[in-house]
Amino acid sequence: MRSGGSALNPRRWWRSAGFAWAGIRHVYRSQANFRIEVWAGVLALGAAWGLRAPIAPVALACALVLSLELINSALEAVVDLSSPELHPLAKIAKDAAAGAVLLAAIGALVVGAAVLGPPLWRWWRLGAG
Ligand SMILES: Nc1ncnc2c1ncn2[C@@H]1O[C@H](COP(=O)(O)OP(=O)(O)OP(=O)(O)O)[C@@H](O)[C@H]1O
Repeated sequence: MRSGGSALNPRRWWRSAGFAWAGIRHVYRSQANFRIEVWAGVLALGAAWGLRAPIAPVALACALVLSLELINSALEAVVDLSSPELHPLAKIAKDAAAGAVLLAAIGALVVGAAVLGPPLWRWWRLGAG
């Protein structure tokens, strides 16, 4: 439901942010994959901070994976609503959205390895030697 008014109206902005937060909470509660991705992201950001590695690429990779997982959940809900019966197009929609999450997760692993790998290796060698 849409209502009129300026997008710069703070009360309206808070209301929209509340709806967005409710969506994130729902997906966090209902999707185990999203919970794993959230905590993997927290771990990666903590590691970047602790190792004094660049945080921005890690944060961007985490945001991409989590955002696509949210869109994947939204699309699953829309497909289940519009096509409760099995349908080849419903399968294409769900599988393509899941593929987007998978690609982003692989990209995030590459970013994590490239950004955190070298400082982690130095830290480990210092500890070992
Ligand atoms: N309405 C449908 N019509 C055809 N295929 C479907 C439909 N719903 C799901 N599928 C397919 O069945 C397989 C499993 O779907 P499901 O939604 O259980 O996937 P999942 O990855 O286990 O999702 P979830 O996040 O709910 O655990 C996928 O290949 C999906 O595309």
